[in-house]
Amino acid sequence: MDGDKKPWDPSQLRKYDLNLEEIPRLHYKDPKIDEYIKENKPVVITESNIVKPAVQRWSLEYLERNLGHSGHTVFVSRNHKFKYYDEKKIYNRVSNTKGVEFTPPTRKVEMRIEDFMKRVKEWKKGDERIYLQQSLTTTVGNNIVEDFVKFDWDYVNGKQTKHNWGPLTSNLLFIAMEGNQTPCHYDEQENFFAQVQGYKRCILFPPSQFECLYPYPVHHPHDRQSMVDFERPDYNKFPKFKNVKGWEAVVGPGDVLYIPIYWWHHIESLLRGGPTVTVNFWYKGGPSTLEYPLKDHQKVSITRNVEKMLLEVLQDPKEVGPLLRSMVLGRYT
Ligand SMILES: C[C@@H](CC(=O)O)C(=O)C(=O)O
Ligand SMILES: [Zn+2]
Repeated sequence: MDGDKKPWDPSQLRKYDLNLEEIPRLHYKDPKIDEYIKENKPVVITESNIVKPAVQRWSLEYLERNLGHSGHTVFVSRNHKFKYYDEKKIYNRVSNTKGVEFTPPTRKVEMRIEDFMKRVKEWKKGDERIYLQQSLTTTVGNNIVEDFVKFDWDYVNGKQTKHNWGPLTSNLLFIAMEGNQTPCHYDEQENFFAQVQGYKRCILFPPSQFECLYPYPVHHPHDRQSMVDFERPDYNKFPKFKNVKGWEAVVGPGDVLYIPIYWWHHIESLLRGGPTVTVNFWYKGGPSTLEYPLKDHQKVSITRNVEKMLLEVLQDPKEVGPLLRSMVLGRYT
């Protein structure tokens, strides 16, 4: 690519009214990468060999031939949004009642890879969208396993050790249709988000923006997801969303975005960009020593524990809000 010639066009990005800065892009040998990771800040790692065998070989045809013929986990949506929900929270075991009235926005099915690929190829406007999200385990074909073992594990293991992360919990494979969107949420894991085919726009916000992003209550099936619809924000319900300040990067084949634990991220495959392939590396967070001042993500973790404890004691989710309000309003405000 010459100079600034980008392999994608701004018209391929959905329009949001957001104040965004660019996430830095650093060559994988640049020692400044460790400074960003140490400070829990996102950075795009470029030119690495982390998933190089996949970038070289994992075309849709190759994946169809080699991903293995057992069923793969595929989400189906009536629109372009694939908002995650925790099935276990739809029925609230604690209060032994229906925790919340909840209509899942997507459904999860098992699909053979050839059926998935056929539906992607034959998709037309108005059809349901699909999104393959599958853990890379031994059920995949031998060629995929061979490519997987040739990932640059020395590099990622080196970062895991240097930054005292917990164990690698999973590598998920994502095959998305162009325009598919994973709405804004955070995960409780460190994430090396390795882009393999196609381009994805990643919009990130630090944990300190918790108040601007209005996460669902912890007991809600959409726990960890933002309640704000970025395409039609309700500023009456979510006034602080106006003040949100984020970071963004469009990642392409070979780019690896470090998404720090508890950082919010909204991710979408570019419009008219064709299907995309991503592999993520999720690590448990490191040991959380309480050093003061506390880090923002530690405060988020504390709020989660307070909500969980209150629900455990009160049993009924509908009582948590009123108790918190009686504790805070007029006293801590
Ligand atoms: C699923 C992924 C977003 C996407 O690629 O659609 C994500 O949220 C993560 O890797 O934590
Ligand atoms: Zn995520």
